[in-house]
Amino acid sequence: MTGQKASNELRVAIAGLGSIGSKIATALDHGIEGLMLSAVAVRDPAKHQAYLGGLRHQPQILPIDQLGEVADIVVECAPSSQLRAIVEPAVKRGRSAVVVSVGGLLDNFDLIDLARAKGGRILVPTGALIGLDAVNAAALGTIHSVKMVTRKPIDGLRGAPFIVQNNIDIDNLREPLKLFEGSARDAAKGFPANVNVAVALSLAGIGPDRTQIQVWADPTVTRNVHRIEVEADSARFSMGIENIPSENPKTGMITALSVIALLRKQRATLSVGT
Ligand SMILES: NC(=O)C1=CN([C@@H]2O[C@H](COP(=O)(O)OP(=O)(O)OC[C@H]3O[C@@H](n4cnc5c(N)ncnc54)[C@H](OP(=O)(O)O)[C@@H]3O)[C@@H](O)[C@H]2O)C=CC1
Ligand SMILES: O=C([O-])CC(=O)C(=O)O
Repeated sequence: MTGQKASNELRVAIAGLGSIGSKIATALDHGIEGLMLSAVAVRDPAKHQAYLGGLRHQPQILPIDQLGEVADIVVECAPSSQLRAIVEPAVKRGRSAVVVSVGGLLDNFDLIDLARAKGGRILVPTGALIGLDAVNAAALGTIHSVKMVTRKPIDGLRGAPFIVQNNIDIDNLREPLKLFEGSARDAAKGFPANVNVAVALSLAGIGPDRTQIQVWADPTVTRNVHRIEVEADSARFSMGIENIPSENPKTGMITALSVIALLRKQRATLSVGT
């Protein structure tokens, strides 16, 4: 069955059907108030044929740069290298783009000016993190410092450019090893698929250069663990989250749920939290 748009439904398109995108597509297909799945973009349609065939309403399959033609909201769920190709055409048409590869925004910050000029929007979900509502609020006053410590199992870090370039052997670790300490901006370069959360935190608060992060490879943990300390003139707060990895060990299961929660808020009659 082809999805028919009801008169005032928001059309949502998804770029990438991996661990995050497929869960969002399934949630939309099962029904989110006031929203419908209009299209998806995949690298290899044949790989996703069985999954797509199982959906109740068939979305269009389009190239990533055409999603904004058939959607009010384009959800980016692909590697960060594809961010510009997905977001630029969407915001140029005045659409909203939900970005999960948040680290990729740092090298494409002009997209925010483009969205502003064209009436588009860029929405960053809380994703695998917690408490960006409090960070947003504190940033309206003065935040003195934001410090984050991320610990990941070895599987969640393998292949990160920082590890490869520095020739670090993480496969034979017996105890936690601090791999990196520095700004969220530098962490995003070294660990593009691992610290999107630090970049989201930085954009909510004091920016990617002042937000400090440590990244640890930790053979003693089975979850992606993030601890954050914020010191502001309005409040001091500590936050922590221990994410169960999804089928992609780099990605916590809660990430897709966070995007689904954001989408639900677009048309929900009752919306809780900022
Ligand atoms: N903001 C946050 O809190 C978090 C963000 N992330 C980020 O979210 C992004 C997605 O993560 P995740 O779903 O786990 O990643 P996956 O690797 O599971 O999925 C990525 C998907 O993108 C698809 N893809 C790759 N290239 C293209 C292309 N050119 N056109 C269309 N689709 C393409 C892949 O296709 P194929 O299936 O054919 O390989 C795959 O389906 C990553 O950048 C990740 O770092 C992750 C966790 C938390
Ligand atoms: O920030 C990321 O890219 C992913 C992450 O740490 C998590 O899912 O816990």
